[in-house]
Amino acid sequence: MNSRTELAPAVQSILEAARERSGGDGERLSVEARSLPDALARAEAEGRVPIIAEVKPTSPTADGTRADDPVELAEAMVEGGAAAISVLTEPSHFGGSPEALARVREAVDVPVLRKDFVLDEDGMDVVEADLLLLIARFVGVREPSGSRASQNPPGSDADLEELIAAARERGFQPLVEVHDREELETALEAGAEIIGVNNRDLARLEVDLGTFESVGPHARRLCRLDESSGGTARHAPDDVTLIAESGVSTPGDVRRMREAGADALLVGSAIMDHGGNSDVSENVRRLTRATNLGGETDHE
Ligand SMILES: O=C(O)c1ccccc1NCC(=O)[C@H](O)[C@H](O)COP(=O)(O)O
Repeated sequence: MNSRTELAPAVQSILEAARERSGGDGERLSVEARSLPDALARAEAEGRVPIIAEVKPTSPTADGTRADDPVELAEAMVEGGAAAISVLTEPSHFGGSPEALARVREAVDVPVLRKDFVLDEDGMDVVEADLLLLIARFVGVREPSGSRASQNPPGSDADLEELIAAARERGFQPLVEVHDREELETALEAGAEIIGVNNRDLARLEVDLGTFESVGPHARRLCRLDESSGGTARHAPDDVTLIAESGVSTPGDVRRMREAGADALLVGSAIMDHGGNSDVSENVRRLTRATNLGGETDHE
């Protein structure tokens, strides 16, 4: 076991549940996605920090459960200035459902991310969404020879490049989540254009904003390197949309992630306020205004 293979018991349980869940009804989905980069640019143009606000009823690290109607939560988040919405659809550890996401997407006009643990192509054909999460740690990679890499996670039949292609064929924008520089390089090689760097480690579930500070700027460097080598040294896009995920709770955290190069921030717990039931609209607004606050402290 090392920090890359060690998984917290809650994460192992989430993965087992994901393997047991069936995919869709066999019909391949075809989605007309709302563009995330466009939504982020709109927020920027209107002077808001681009926040992807997460409808997250509960989680293994949450203080409790928030049973509010997901549509009311999502509408309030958009009213507070959220550029996009993320909906947890995992049922047994996060209290989510594909039905909740379908209702949310019907009700709001911003892009909606399906946040779940999709391990294969079948798992994609469950519900329409604008973005689909793929977690690099949980899917395999292929050797240059075409054979499956020996370090692939047990039980993963699919490989990241194939899953990215399969998601795009359905019309989804794949958001590839990474936890370190090695996974980032794998994601770029596999053709990811939207990358989420998760500050929550999967071994202890602790959050450290230093993760994004280490991985985010490395992504920009690799893209520049590729451009200056005429695209021959490695396959990286000209640029990527970089999202800082997890552990962001104060305007100071927002500023810190933006200074490290985050195009957007994915925030769940601080907005949902599981223990306190505060106004999610106001919680989003406070974060979208973070860079306009001048000398304001984190204790407002
Ligand atoms: O949030 C958890 O407790 C958790 C535990 C185990 C695996 C994943 C988990 N969270 C998934 C996420 O990525 C977050 O919901 C998302 O990034 C928002 O994080 P936060 O703002 O810290 O709620």
